[in-house]
Amino acid sequence: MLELSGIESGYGETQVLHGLSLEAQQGRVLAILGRNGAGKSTTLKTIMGLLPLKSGKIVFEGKPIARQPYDVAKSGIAYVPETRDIFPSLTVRENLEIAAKRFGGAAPEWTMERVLDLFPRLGERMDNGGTQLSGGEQQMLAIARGLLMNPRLLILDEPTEGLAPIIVKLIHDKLQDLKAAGLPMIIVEQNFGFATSLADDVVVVGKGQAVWTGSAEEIRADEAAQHTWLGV
Ligand SMILES: Nc1ncnc2c1ncn2[C@@H]1O[C@H](COP(=O)(O)OP(=O)(O)OP(=O)(O)O)[C@@H](O)[C@H]1O
Repeated sequence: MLELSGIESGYGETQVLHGLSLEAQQGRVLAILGRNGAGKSTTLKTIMGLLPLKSGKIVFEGKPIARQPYDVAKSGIAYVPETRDIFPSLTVRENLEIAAKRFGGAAPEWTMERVLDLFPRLGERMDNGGTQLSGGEQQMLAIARGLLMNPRLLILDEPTEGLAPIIVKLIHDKLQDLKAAGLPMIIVEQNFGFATSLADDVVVVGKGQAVWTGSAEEIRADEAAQHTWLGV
């Protein structure tokens, strides 16, 4: 459903992606793995129109992807960045309402009620400000906000970063629920176990290119690939 072919991108004069290709398929979860600085976050930012596409093609559901972040979101891709980017001066309720209002549509699949069913903890924090939340609650809010955009593809950058093991497990279970509900996802993760237990497919990025492609099962069984590409 999302296909990147030969993409080149980076920051100003610094080129980070050198002809990267990958494909995320309908109804499946793709994990993008790789060492620090390999270009994983840069790939996501390029998909989302936050970095210019210098060369190559990105096709979403058969059409070239929009190049402005708002238009990419409108086209059906929700992005939960590493920084989570919730509005710190707004309450949980306000953070959620903004997404619902902007992207909800007439008969949204995801309503406030449905996201609070998924994350009851947020229901207990509705009137708290963004800064009063724990890291785990902020991550839940960032995912909930993404869902209220009613995406056909959900993209997450390092959802477990900085979280305690018990919260990592909770986020894992919630993403598993979303997968079971058929929502396609792309997940960038440093946590190999987390990523490969959720994902169907895996792409390893090294120096701005796809260096390994296969199933999650294959990479879990391939210690040589783990060692070469991930330093596991
Ligand atoms: N804002 C920026 N300006 C210039 N260079 C950057 C910027 N952000 C990242 N880079 C560089 O781009 C390269 C790829 O970074 P990227 O964030 O995509 O890596 P990553 O694979 O996501 O790894 P990490 O897990 O460390 O985030 C790195 O060499 C990094 O130093």
